[in-house]
Amino acid sequence: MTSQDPEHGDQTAHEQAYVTRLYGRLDALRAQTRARLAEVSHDTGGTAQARTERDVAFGEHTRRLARLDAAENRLCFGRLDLGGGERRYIGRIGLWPESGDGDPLLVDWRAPAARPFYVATPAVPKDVRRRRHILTRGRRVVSVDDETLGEDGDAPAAETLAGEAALLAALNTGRTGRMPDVVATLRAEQDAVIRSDHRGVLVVQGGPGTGKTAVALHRAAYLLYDRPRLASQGVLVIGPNPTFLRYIGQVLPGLGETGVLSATVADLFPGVRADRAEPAAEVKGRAVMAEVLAAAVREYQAPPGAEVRVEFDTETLVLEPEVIARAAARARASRLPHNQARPGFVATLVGHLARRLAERTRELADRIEADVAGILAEADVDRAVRADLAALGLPEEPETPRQEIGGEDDVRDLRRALASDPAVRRALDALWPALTPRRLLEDLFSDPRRLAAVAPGLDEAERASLVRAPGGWSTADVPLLDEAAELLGVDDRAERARAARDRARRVAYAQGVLDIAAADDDGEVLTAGDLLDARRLADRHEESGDATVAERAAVDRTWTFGHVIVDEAQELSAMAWRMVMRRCPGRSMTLVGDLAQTSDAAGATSWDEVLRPYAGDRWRLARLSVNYRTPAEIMDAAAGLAADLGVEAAPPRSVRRTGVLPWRAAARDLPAVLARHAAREAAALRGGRLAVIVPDGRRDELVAAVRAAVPGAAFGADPDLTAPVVVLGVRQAKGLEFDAVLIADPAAILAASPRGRNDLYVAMTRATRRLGVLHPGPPPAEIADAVPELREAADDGPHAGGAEPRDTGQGV
Ligand SMILES: Nc1ncnc2c1ncn2[C@@H]1O[C@H](COP(=O)(O)OP(=O)(O)OP(=O)(O)O)[C@@H](O)[C@H]1O
Repeated sequence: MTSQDPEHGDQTAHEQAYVTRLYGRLDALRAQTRARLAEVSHDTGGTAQARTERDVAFGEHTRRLARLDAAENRLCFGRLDLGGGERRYIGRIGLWPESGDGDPLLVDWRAPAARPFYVATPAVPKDVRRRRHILTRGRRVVSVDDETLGEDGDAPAAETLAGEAALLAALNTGRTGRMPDVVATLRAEQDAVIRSDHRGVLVVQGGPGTGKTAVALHRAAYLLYDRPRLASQGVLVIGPNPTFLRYIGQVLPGLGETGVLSATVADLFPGVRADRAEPAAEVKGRAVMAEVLAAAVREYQAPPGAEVRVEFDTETLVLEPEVIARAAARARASRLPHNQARPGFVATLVGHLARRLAERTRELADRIEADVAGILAEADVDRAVRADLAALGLPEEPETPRQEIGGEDDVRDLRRALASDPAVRRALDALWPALTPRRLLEDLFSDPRRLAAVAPGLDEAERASLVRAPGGWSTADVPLLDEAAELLGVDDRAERARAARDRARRVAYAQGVLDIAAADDDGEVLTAGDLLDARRLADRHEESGDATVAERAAVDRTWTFGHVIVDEAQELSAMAWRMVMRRCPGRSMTLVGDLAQTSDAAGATSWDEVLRPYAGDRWRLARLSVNYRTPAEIMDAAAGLAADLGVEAAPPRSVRRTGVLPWRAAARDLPAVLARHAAREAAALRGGRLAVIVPDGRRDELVAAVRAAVPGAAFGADPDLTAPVVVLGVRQAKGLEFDAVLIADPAAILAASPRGRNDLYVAMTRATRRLGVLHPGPPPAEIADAVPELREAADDGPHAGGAEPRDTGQGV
């Protein structure tokens, strides 16, 4: 119930006074934190311990200031009036009176005391008499929206949305190209997922627009609040592409959490840039590739089957096949990764060669000794010497002990000499070479013979699809490189150092960009960046010891996170899951996705199939069932595409109707008609965002047409989503949303991939208000009846505004 009563003005003024007080407290805390930060920043020198303590304090104050800065926007958004007369204000952070005593001025939305704000209903009021949404702009209270709950309340019907006005206001706001947080209007079913105390894998399945991404990010913020140790272990958020990561990039900082690492699957192997096109992504994503790689490694360990000759000094030493086989079997029995088992293998064979050499030396020495003894015996030298000594009256000399030739000391010396001999090392290297993940994969994919030997589980065509010339990596290669690194046990210290340097350079570059941005700022809000000069900032990033958890984790392939969130989780291949699971051995994970939206041919069709190998049946499924993005008119038109995907992916119920139906129109000359519609939709935007979604195969041609009509339209591999109009390939649109969407050539989208239906479903569910579909040929059966045709022929020129079919349906 929105407060439309005469008291409404008073209530707004009342809340304004309180909100002003909260901002006063926030300002005081910021000033205090800035002063402390300035103190530690300017304090230099002292003992090593003092410097370490200062660094820790510096990190803490910086994070605190970032948190306080982030709370500026919509600091307070709600109030609860409870049974005993208690009143709680709910906001982004907790604030206490300066004295530190008494009740909080503001309750952090994540605290248990804030929970009734999200979950109290007329049926279960949880002691809440009144729930008030407070809408602010800047520091000004714009309106209040009250719901009365509890026994004497003016209770709304059970189906009515609690806090409806605040929610609908949020949903009806024009998009900006950046995802907002929804902390002020979280729904009860979302809150339950966010606060779930499940410690294992939590899967959140929900149709388009059900707030899965929002829930995942708010859960990350909640867990960091609820489990303080998590900050030092790190939280990883995996998203489908860099454009998406930028789209969601403000949500966590807006909630005061800056220490979370965001990455795509392609980013998870430090030092590799995955920008190569990949025709064999589906094959490379299959679980069988783990066996293929293991077999490829074993190939390098296989004994040659013939003797190996090793030149050493003036000798030619021979390693018999069975000797090599025994050494290899012993090394493999150690169960160490290939490179770590290698020293054992080398030591066994060097030892063998050393003993051989020592034996030879001993045999030679024995032979010489026997020969000399024979000659001496023949001449009976001993007797002659004894007679001479007796004649001279001298005693017989005691026999001096002989040094043992070819004994243990000799063996040790020989080992050393052999191990450092280049020819010996070369010979042993060939038998068990030191390998890098890159070399393993490059060797494998450039050699059809090797592939045939190690990948019997693939058919000939599949193997042929893997063959390629070395040079560059694709996203599908990244999990394979990671798997290879596990099998090989790579010493990747050098690689890590290089990646750390690269990252420091990028951070310095980003700082430069920030400086330029700051120059354009009105400069009213002093941020942490203002207190750091660029050199100090660069220095801080150069010293790895000073890097944040997220920075250290980003360059360390073996980092294990305290919690991992995967968005669009349905897109990960089996091989990608293996990699992600290695990053989270504790299996504290939140996976959000929608099986009806799987685009990737290697992606998932069943959560149980994906998770059983890692979590058995100890994973939990939560469902989100309400679509907040897509109006019912559009959702009804798209639902048929998801209809045969089974109950796990049933389409969600839309939270609102807008009265505007989606439309379709024939467009024989697609570029021309698309350009006209794009220009028209762009003109009607009034501050919102339009996406033109095109089949990948026609991207260049249609981008050119749209840009000719709307010159500023963004496009490309990583387009600027804050531009009013953006042209996207269908896969790029995943996870994003726009006020209006135009889809070009749905038949081509359907035909382009085995998951074409899912792609079209994703494209159709991106709009918050308007959807138009232009088809050059007959409309595909999937939308022919579901999407009404425009009354006028689109080919004949721009149609007049208001020509779309309209719906008179009321809200759901
Ligand atoms: N409780 C809420 N209050 C206000 N807006 C919400 C709420 N929940 C979701 N939304 C909005 O609904 C839209 C869809 O949310 P989100 O992108 O998280 O959905 P999704 O389930 O990840 O969608 P998809 O699978 O289609 O990518 C976003 O604009 C989000 O801000």
